[in-house]
Amino acid sequence: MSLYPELKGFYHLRETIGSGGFAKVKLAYHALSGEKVAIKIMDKKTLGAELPRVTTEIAAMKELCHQHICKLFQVIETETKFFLVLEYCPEGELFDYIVSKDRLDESEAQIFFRQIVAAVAYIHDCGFAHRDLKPENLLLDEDQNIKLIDFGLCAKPKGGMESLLTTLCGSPAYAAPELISGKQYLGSEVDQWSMGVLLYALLCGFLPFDDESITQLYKKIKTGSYKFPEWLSDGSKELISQLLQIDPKKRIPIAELLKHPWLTKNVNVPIEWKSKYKKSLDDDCITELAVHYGKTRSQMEEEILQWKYDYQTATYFLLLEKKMKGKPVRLLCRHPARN
Ligand SMILES: O=C(Nc1ccc2c(c1)CCNCC2)c1ccc(-c2cn[nH]c2)cc1OCc1ccccc1
Repeated sequence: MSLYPELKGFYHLRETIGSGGFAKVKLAYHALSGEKVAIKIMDKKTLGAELPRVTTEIAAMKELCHQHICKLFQVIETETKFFLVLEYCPEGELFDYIVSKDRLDESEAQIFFRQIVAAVAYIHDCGFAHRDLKPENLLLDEDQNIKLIDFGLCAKPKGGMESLLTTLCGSPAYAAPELISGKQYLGSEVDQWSMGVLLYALLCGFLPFDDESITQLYKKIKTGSYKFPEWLSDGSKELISQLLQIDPKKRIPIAELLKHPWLTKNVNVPIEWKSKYKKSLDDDCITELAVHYGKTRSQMEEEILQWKYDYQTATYFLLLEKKMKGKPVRLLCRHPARN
């Protein structure tokens, strides 16, 4: 008897690949395309007060479609559970990768950080602030590309990215001074600070601000007291210090960051931060879906454009994934679905 009857026939469940506080992540195969996915399973009772984080995360992920953001394919909600069908990221957390290598050399850190800046520039352009940027929330796909996750704390300020927030959230070691002082802050500016902490962690293998006592930690953050290890280059120290500015207005804005010399050296092109996903629907995917479901192309387009994040949405996105990976845009069975 299947433990999750809601998935039966649609996904073939495999091993649990991670279980955190409120969620269990299982590897699965999407039956129609054969593609691997990760399914994040959350029990509403266990979530309790955290339940709003899930609705925030789902709403945000439905609006975000980017090569460096973990894609949401389908949402299944029952009276007791949420199932989020997500992009498969088999190289795990960036955090574990840094730990496994002690610290990254400049060229590798630059590659990762360019992708992180692209993802953050995109979510800010969409009007979101992540507010919990840290290596645990950066996964790696099979090609070691960065995939940003966990939009449970993200904010989409009503009055746009220029309006102030007050909620204290995120992980202390990555939190900006104005955030831990309980002052009003701009989401984009706290993300800039967190990126500074992230870049430091990539290049050093440890955190700029760390202390067993939370009050000592807060003091170090508020006074911006951190040291550079001797192996850091002048370029990387200069960039980190431009992000770890106590005064949020002095932090380097994202637009400057995209063409910062340390991020463009040896690459000589500014960071392409815009989404590589086209706005319009992909014809090959629509055709394959229409054949499978025995519908006309225009009927299929109309259904997909409702973005219901049901099994059809997931099948569309996974066909698109196949196409982007140079695989044939084919479903495993082509006969029209028996209703
Ligand atoms: O596909 C995901 N994870 C994942 C898949 C396969 C493998 C690994 C990891 C590493 C462990 N060895 C087995 C290979 C995967 C995808 C999305 C999300 C996700 C998206 N929003 N929220 C969560 C979480 C995911 O995982 C969490 C995780 C599990 C074990 C360790 C590291 C990370």
